[in-house]
Amino acid sequence: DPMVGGNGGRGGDVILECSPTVWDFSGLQHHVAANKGGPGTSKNMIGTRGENKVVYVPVGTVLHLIEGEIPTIIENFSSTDLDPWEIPGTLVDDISKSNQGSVYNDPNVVAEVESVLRTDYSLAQTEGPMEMSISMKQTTQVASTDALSQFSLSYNTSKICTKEETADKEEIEETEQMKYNVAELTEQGQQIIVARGGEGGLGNVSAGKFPKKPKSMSPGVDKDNTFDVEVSDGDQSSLSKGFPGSESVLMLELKSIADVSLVGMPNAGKSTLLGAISRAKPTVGHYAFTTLRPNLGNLNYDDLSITVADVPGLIKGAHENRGLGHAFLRHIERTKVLAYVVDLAAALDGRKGIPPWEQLKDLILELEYHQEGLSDRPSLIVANKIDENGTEEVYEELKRRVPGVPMFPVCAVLEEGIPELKTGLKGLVNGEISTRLSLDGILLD
Ligand SMILES: Nc1nc2c(ncn2[C@@H]2O[C@H](COP(=O)(O)OP(=O)(O)OP(=O)(O)O)[C@@H](O)[C@H]2O)c(=O)[nH]1
Ligand SMILES: [Mg+2]
Repeated sequence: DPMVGGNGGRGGDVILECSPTVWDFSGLQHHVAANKGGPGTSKNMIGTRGENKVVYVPVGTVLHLIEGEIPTIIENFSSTDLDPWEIPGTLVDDISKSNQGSVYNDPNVVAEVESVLRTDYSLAQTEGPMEMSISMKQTTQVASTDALSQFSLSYNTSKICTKEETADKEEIEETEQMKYNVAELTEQGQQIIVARGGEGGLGNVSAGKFPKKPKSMSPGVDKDNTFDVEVSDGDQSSLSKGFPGSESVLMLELKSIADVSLVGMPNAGKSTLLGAISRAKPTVGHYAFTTLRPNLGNLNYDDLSITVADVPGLIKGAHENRGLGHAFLRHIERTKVLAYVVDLAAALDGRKGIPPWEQLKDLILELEYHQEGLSDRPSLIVANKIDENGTEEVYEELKRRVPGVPMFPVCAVLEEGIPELKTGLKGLVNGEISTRLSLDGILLD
């Protein structure tokens, strides 16, 4: 019976999903548009729903809305068991290969991301290609904005979504209707639909009836207008066509994960120190790479609370992803101040380590190789293991070689020197201390 026709399927949604394996969004603008619903058919069946498009964003992503609206929020919708910290070397770089649509700012991987995203567009019975254009601009929150990187991905962009959002930060700030903090993605697997797929077109069983207002239309648009929009589109047979998906323009921003990062070589005593200054109980080991994922601890003062992150140890070549390289370094990008933790005893008694001033040099170099200016933030030095024989002299030499940077001799295991260090950390975070540690500031042989 030609009079019994099914409705077209609803178009796929565009969804942001929180993933711990994505690190690099610092601020970016997205123009997202979901695809159109499928056309109504003359067959007695309902069209298949379009496939959703998932864009992975880092933990701590805050969403600001520049235009449009956010259709719905689903909490912890999917829970993939991704944990990059468990397996060194399987960070973001591997994600796209495992068919996750992550997007990040390394221009070398754009092509890869693009191909991954394309596989998501197998749309059945929805009309036309999925449309989506993303453009992003990094505006680093904590560091300088020199390293702005920008790229865009476009897929069969058609009439619904043809404009590319490349507005400056300034323009965004001027936008009056911008809604700040509409959502925050804090946990792995959390999802937010940022653009809803269009409703499917009506099948010809409904022909002659007035189309009901699709959900994706913004409130305030009445039936007549909806109809007019379709008609003025030059399309008289709109009754059986799919309806456009919603669009929104978003600004994503990354919250910093901690105020202070404990930066040091493996085995320097960072985890022990975090346990000494806070109630955190991180695992401590007498071997390198005990810490595989960041541990966070809170320091509470009368008038201030500080989050300190104990992160994996940094070794030479970390910027080339040696050790837990990239994971560690990306983490540092998101903290405001640095506490360099050195092991005073590392080079004593024929031990294999290097003296603390060289530890500092290597640490700074790795930070800078990874991202220029990364070490250029308020810093202090924690000289750990002062309890070991012979470290007094090393400490004196360290003070001589690195003048002008606040230095705190401590014994993390016995919790000695901790109150002084806590005062120093407070000063660092509230801005009383703003000294930086640079290579020029270290007297090397
Ligand atoms: N003598 C002495 N040993 C310490 C001190 N602090 C830490 N240690 C020891 O140093 C070793 C390493 O400590 P961790 O806290 O695990 O070091 P880490 O910097 O977190 O190491 P990674 O997680 O591998 O980067 C452990 O055997 C600790 O007991 C200290 O103040 N004095
Ligand atoms: Mg550790």
